[in-house]
Order: sequence, then C-alpha cells, then structure tokens
Amino acid sequence: MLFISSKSDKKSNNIGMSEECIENPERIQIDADSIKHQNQVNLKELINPNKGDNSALLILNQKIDIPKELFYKIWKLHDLKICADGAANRLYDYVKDDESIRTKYLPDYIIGDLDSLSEKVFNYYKEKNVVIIRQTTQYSTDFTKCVNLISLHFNSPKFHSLISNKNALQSNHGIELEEGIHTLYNSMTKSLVFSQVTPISLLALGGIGGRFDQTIHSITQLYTLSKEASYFKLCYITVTDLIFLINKNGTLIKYDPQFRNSCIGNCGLLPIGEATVINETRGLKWDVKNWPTSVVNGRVSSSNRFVGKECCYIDTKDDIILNIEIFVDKLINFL
Ligand SMILES: Nc1ncnc2c1ncn2[C@@H]1O[C@H](COP(=O)(O)OP(=O)(O)OP(=O)(O)O)[C@@H](O)[C@H]1O
Ligand SMILES: Cc1ncc(C[n+]2csc(CCO)c2C)c(N)n1
Repeated sequence: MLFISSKSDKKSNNIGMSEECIENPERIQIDADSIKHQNQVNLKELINPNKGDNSALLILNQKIDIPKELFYKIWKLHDLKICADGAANRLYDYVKDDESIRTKYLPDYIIGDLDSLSEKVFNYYKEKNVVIIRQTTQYSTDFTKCVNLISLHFNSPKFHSLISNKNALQSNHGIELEEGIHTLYNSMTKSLVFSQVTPISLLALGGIGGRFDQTIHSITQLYTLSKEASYFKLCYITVTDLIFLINKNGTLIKYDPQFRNSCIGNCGLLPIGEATVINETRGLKWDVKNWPTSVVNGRVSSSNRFVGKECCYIDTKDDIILNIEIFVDKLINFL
C-alpha cells in the first residue's frame, strides 16, 4: 500500500540554503531521545510551576478576564503574588463575591508609582498588612519595578531585613522613594551568580492586549529577562494564549498528549524582536527547515499547530516568541 504522509515544498532561499516546508499528518511520533536539545520547556509547568522553582504570579493593570476557578487555582500554585500598581484595583474588584474571599486573596506586594491605585483599595490592602511600595521614577515602568522586586524577594537577604523593620513602615518600608528598588536590585546583581540562582517561574496576567505600547513593553521584557536575568522563566497568560520566549539553538517543548488535545489549539512562531532563521522544527503541522522568518518581510509561521504526540522541537538561529492558543475553560481539569 502506498502511504503518503506529507506534502512538501522545497526551494532555495536568499541565504543560500535549501529551505523546506512539509505538511505533517495530525499526529506524529517524535523521538525526543534522538534530539540533542539545549533547552526544554514543559507546557504545563508554565502555569503549574515545577516544585523546585521559585514561582510568582504577577498581576498587571487590566481587567482580569480568566475564569474564577482557574484564577484561584493559579493563585494557589504560585509562591508569591504581586500587583503592579492599579492591578490591585483589578484584583479587589475581581474577588468581590464576599469579604471572606477577598481576605483570602491578598497579594504579597503592591508596587508602582501608585498613580492608578485607588485610595479605597490602597487603604484596604494597607490595613491587611500588604507591603505597598511606592516608586516614583518615570524612567521605568511598574512592570520592571515588579520584576526587580520579585528577584530581590527571592535572592536578597538585605531587602528582607529592610522591609521587616516595622519602624520603617511609614517611610515606604525603608525603600528610597524614587527608585530604591532598582538601586537595591542593581547592587544585588553584582554579586549574583546567575547559574546558582534558583529559577523563578513568572506567570504574568494582564500584560497583553489593551494598550498597544504596554503590550509591546511586555514583549520587550521577554527579551530583556532572557538576556539579563535568565533565571526568570516569564510567560504571559491571556484568555486566549500563552506567550513566551523560545531560546535559540534548540528547545524541546514537552506536553501530555491529553493536555495537548484538550487545552491547546494553534501556535505562532513570531520573530518580533529580530528577523531570524528557523533552522528546524519537528512536530509542527507545517515543519520547516532553513526557513528565514521576518515581520518586515511578511514571513511568519502563524496558524501552525503541534502535531508531535508528546513533544515538538524548535531550533532557531536567534531567540523567538511563541504564542500558543489555550482553551481556558479546559485548563482547570489539568492543573
Ligand atoms: N492596557 C494595558 N495593556 C497591557 N498592559 C498594561 C495595560 N495597562 C497597564 N498594563 C501593565 O500594568 C502595569 C501597571 O499599570 P498602571 O496602569 O498601574 O501603570 P501605568 O502608570 O499606566 O504604567 P507604567 O507606570 O508601568 O507605565 C504597567 O506597567 C503595564 O505593564
Ligand atoms: C524616552 C522616554 N519615553 C517615555 C518616557 C516616559 N515613561 C517611561 S516609563 C514611565 C513610567 C510610567 O508610569 C514613563 C512616564 C521616558 N521616561 N523616556
């Protein structure tokens, strides 16, 4: 019997390599053991962090729109919860069912210039002893203030001794008002050996969609953290997507087949930061080799999907952004 498994398209491209695109059947077996990969990502761990990691849920200032059951589960799965400024208003409004629920979902920190935090919400969380840190600088976003704070929380004894001084409560927890968090962070990083830092799984909610400059800023953070604080594993969750960075030189993406079948839809390999070449993919519906990709040239692998039964492999010349469609109503059954 003749069995045709794939359509294929081969041509020479302008980097002098023979590029290839093949169309795979809906499910194919990928032999993970035979692939030499530098990096590995387990899809479920983007939401349900590996117990060996430190973990943080970062809430940004947009209406929280994921289902309540999922939000509460994600909250429980993360060690640390941080609200960026006005995000505390969003949390306060979201957990409005009754007061006992609201007191159960107190963030560990609220930080920002505090221009968007309402007085009512400020007073509420202050009374509940949430650590609220004001940082007035207009040369960094509330997002980066949060990220520096998260790193200090997990890695700096000096930071902890500062904020545990109850006498300093009235004076911004002993943190210099303008950019104290950045100063502390910069001095900590001088002595931090990155390879010895426990990874931090950072799930961010609310950074994508809404205002476009904020969304692009969120994307810049994927690149910045990958370069400057690679112990962070940052992923954005929205009501439709997971969005994270795939490191260059080969990443194996693993998932449980049932999880893939129920919770995952399309995906896009997005060269947002720079044009690059997809050296090879294995386990996508449309697998490519030596495939130049560029936003400027209008050549992006969008509306693709995972067909590897348990994994797929992506090898790019430079870091690239991956979005994966998720079905939020189904996710809860797998966490
Ligand atoms: N519309 C939006 N879309 C995406 N992300 C947002 C949006 N609005 C706010 N954020 C995120 O939430 C964080 C806190 O937002 P907030 O509105 O309190 O501060 P801001 O003063 O507008 O932002 P920043 O001070 O960070 O520039 C921002 O730093 C940003 O990361
Ligand atoms: C070149 C340049 N562009 C924009 C801003 C403004 N800005 C950047 S982050 C931030 C904080 C927002 O709360 C503000 C106002 C700047 N400082 N420098």
